[in-house]
Amino acid sequence: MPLPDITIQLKRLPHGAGLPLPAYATAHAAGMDVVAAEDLTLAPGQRHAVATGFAIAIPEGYEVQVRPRSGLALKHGITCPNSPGTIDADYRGEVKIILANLSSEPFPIARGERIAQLVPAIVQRAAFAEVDTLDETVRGSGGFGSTGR
Ligand SMILES: O=c1ccn([C@H]2C[C@H](O)[C@@H](COP(=O)(O)OP(=O)(O)OP(=O)(O)O)O2)c(=O)[nH]1
Ligand SMILES: [Mg+2]
Repeated sequence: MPLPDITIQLKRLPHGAGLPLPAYATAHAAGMDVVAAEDLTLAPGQRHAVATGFAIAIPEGYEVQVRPRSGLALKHGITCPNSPGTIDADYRGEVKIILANLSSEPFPIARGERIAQLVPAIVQRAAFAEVDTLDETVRGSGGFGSTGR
């Protein structure tokens, strides 16, 4: 059974007037598609923090992850270089979508176009307990391909 929806307060900013709110495109979509609040063209290799026109207050104990859209990534090389982006529960600034153009063609983005998706997630916080020795394991310090390709 799915967990019940959490409620995320959303404040529309002046330049977000008239834009659709982030929304699920299908019945069981994991991500809410979010649209650009500005027109721009991303040159090859360029990065830009794209305005969304809103700020949010996420309930304590949750975050919102910003993930790329696979169609934009596959067809146009448009991705989020910080993926998954992290929106903290205590952030009150404008949500921005960091996009990078990995292709060799300029990519125009129109205000209102869906550019990424937002996925709310439960946050597990932790504290470190500093110790002198760690327990031994079969893996030990092997990593970074130690088990082969
Ligand atoms: O794709 C993103 C990633 C982050 N943020 C905002 C919300 C987040 O809460 C804040 C800080 O993000 P992060 O912790 O990833 O960046 P930082 O470089 O560590 O900045 P800070 O020192 O402000 O935490 O920036 C966005 O709007 N979009
Ligand atoms: Mg940070």
